[in-house]
Amino acid sequence: MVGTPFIGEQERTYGNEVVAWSKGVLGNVEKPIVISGPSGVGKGTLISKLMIEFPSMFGFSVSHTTRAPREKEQNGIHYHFSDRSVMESDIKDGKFLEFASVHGNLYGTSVEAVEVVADAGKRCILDIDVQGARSVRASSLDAIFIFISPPSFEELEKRLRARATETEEQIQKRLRNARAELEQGKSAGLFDHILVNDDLESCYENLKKILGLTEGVKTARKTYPELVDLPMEHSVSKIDQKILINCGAAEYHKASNNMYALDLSLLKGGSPGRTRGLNLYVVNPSTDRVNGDNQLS
Ligand SMILES: Nc1nc2c(ncn2[C@@H]2O[C@H](COP(=O)(O)OP(=O)(O)O)[C@@H](O)[C@H]2O)c(=O)[nH]1
Ligand SMILES: Nc1ncnc2c1ncn2[C@@H]1O[C@H](COP(=O)(O)OP(=O)(O)O)[C@@H](O)[C@H]1O
Repeated sequence: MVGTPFIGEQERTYGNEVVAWSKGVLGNVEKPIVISGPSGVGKGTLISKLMIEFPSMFGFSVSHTTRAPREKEQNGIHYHFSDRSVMESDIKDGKFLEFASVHGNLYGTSVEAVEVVADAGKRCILDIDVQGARSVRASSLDAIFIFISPPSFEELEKRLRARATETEEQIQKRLRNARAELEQGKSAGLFDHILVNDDLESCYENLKKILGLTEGVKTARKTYPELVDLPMEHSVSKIDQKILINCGAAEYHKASNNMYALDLSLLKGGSPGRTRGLNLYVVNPSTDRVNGDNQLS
């Protein structure tokens, strides 16, 4: 199906057709979150609860798919609904981070879908199947992998039917695939966390705990200044890939907005034909680290 030199090499090495493949993306925001689980388990419901409660913190990676839109789905918001030929050609051109064939349709995460979220300074959430999770796990994208499991197979079937978005034939296909997905969800080393979505509210609370979303986190976000008015007196230093501009060394422990960081690391990477921006943010000396070890104080 896909024929780049890289894919050809992988097919020769493994002696198999390549059906899922992943390309790495660089970024410095908090780790993306990969959410997988069988159809009807409640992935979309949990993700939308997160996005509603923390609108400025999370961004959804809008996948491409060849499946037809459901009644309430909007192009560009829930999915980029695509022609198979266009999607296959974009995959060949290296525009996808990963892709997989799921329930008879092609689904994929474009490099751009993840970058758009990272460039907005938000933490990316990917709702992808287990094959996609495996591809991302094998890529350079360092993510947290969460598998959502139903309390029972019967309950999964009940939810899928109650959602009433698929034909009987499609429901049967999703249920057949669910058995395999539930098995694969247990694969050693693939998922960091398995959450059982029995009671929705308890499951959501557990999801927030995994993501470190305790009370008060909503307000503890970095601020992104649009314009920085530098005073005559300021000093500039460089640590790793960050340029630090200190506008008042003597007082910077008291005021939180007189030290800025220009992060150069995002200048590399990015999808073909797209340049990523320079990240500028206000440093909070009591909480921010400029590299893995050094506290800024
Ligand atoms: N690999 C991969 N899977 C995806 C992607 N987007 C969605 N999926 C998965 O495709 C499956 C079917 O999704 P969908 O048609 O929306 O149906 P639903 O799971 O019943 O809501 C789900 O397991 C999704 O997690 C993607 O970009 N890549
Ligand atoms: N914990 C839960 N208990 C009962 N129903 C749920 C629960 N979580 C989700 N649902 C319902 O199950 C159906 C499938 O959920 P959805 O989020 O669309 O699943 P997925 O995105 O995994 O396919 C929806 O109608 C949703 O309202």
